[in-house]
Amino acid sequence: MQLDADLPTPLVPLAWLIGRWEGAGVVGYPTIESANFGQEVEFRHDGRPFLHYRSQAWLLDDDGAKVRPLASETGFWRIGDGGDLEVLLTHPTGYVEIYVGTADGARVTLETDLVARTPTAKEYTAATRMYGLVDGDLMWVMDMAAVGQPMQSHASAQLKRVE
Ligand code: HEM
Repeated sequence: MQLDADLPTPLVPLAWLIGRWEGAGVVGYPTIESANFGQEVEFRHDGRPFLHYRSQAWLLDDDGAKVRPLASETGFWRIGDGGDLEVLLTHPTGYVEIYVGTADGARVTLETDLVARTPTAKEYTAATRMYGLVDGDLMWVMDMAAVGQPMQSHASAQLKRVE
């Protein structure tokens, strides 16, 4: 990881996230077919005490080639004193959501505080996420409650730092 002389002090607990990440993961839910996906993630700062975040995923075929775009999301990770996090995300599938959580070492845990959806979006009401640094890789898992199903695993991935 490169040293960042401009890193705002409040962002120190999230410094391990900053940069670009690429890798692959698995998506599943009782109502859908499981699939492998590729993902690119970026966390950036502009000197203020929040991160600008974006993620793009693709469906992968058996050879690991990109088939079509899947989930994309973008938003802001705000950090307060003591590592309290407020994460705002927006999705082209018709959701905006706010997560609250904590950064504790190289581990972030988040749960939705609010989910709003457009009139045509599928029912989706809550999620939890965990991000962690494991042997230099960014690992994350997401559970969700949606389409009448209780909170359970939807997606997870392991990403390598590319910058
Ligand atoms: C990298 C992350 C994610 C990937 C790769 C992914 C992938 C998928 C795939 C492949 C499906 C099956 C239908 C389709 O092709 O669209 C699906 C369904 C769904 N996803 Fe995700 N998803 C991700 C994250 C999310 C997030 C963050 C949310 C909520 C904000 C979400 C909510 C849903 C819902 C509500 C469904 C519908 C389930 C159903 O119709 O039974 N997903 N997802």
